[in-house]
Amino acid sequence: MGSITEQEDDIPTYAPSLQVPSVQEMVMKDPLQVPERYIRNEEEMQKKLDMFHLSSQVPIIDLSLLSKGDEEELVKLDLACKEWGFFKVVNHGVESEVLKAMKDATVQFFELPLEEKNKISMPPDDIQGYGHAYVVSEDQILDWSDALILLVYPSRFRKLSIWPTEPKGFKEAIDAYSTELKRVALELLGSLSLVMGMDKGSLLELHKELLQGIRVNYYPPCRMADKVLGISPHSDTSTITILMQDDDVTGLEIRHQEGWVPVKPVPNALVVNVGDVMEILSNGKYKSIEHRAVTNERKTRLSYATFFIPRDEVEIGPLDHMIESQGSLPMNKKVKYGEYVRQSMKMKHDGKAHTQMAKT
Ligand SMILES: O=C(O)CCC(=O)C(=O)O
Ligand SMILES: [Fe+2]
Repeated sequence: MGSITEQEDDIPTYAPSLQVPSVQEMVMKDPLQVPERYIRNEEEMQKKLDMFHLSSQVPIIDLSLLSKGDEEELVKLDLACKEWGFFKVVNHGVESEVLKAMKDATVQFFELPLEEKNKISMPPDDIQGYGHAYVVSEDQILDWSDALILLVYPSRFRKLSIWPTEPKGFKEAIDAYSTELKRVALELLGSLSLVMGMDKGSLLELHKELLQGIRVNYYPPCRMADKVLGISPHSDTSTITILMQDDDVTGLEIRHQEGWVPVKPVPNALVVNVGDVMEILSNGKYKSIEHRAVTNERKTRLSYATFFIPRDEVEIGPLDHMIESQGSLPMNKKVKYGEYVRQSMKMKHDGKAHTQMAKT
């Protein structure tokens, strides 16, 4: 566990976000109150576009088969990234104790008094810490959630001054969970390189160094669940994202065939999605799909999103062989990843609006 004590060193900062109240605190004080600034109109909720019946069709990928180079599983992976942009991963080899320790410690953290959590609140110029990201205007409609965001790898980028000291063992749980997820991500990047017709190590190499950040989302129950969103529709600016969700509450919904398909939790499975970087590199063959989280009338839900991203100076653009193999024109221009991600964070979550800046 030596990495937990490493020094802080040139840790990147990302973007400012306006301070807004803790939703958890608001609900605790008055569970019936839902302030105006959280309420969305019917059109935005797009309830009519619920496609519950497609939920069971979200692809399931077996990581143990992928790591053996199983051809059939690689074909399934390729199809999942093309047609859904999302899939569930089973047989990933992460011990259920590691997942549970992360969940238990996180729940205990959010149960601490607000003053305690605020000891590691996000500074005005960055998104690491406890608070809210992507709040850029006093007028924007707010998400019904609070977050804890930390950069976890490379370990020299850990801002240990804001790593939670309470509850005891939380840091170790984050470390163990993140180390396991890194292994899963490396395996996935290897397989993705293969289905893109490259050497197994190509995608990783392209990142110069793989950065890994975690965002825990805490969604308190909402008495007007049909009028608020836990997280606004967006696509992730990552290469890939790996999500762990609570077993007993469904909240994640993904865009598919113009509607919203709920991704039901499968105990111990992880959910993976293609991020903007993969979409750009593959020249649109793989889709960085819009998703959102809805809230529950009675239950709190937590989700744990781990983002894998390249270094700031890496130029991302469509790979030549991906353009050629599809016989298409480049859909994106080359951009520095650091600029892409920071530009995106200057905007509120608004579907795929942030991807425009890199379009040809
Ligand atoms: O809560 C979820 O299921 C989705 C979270 C998410 O999309 C994110 O943190 O980027
Ligand atoms: Fe997301």
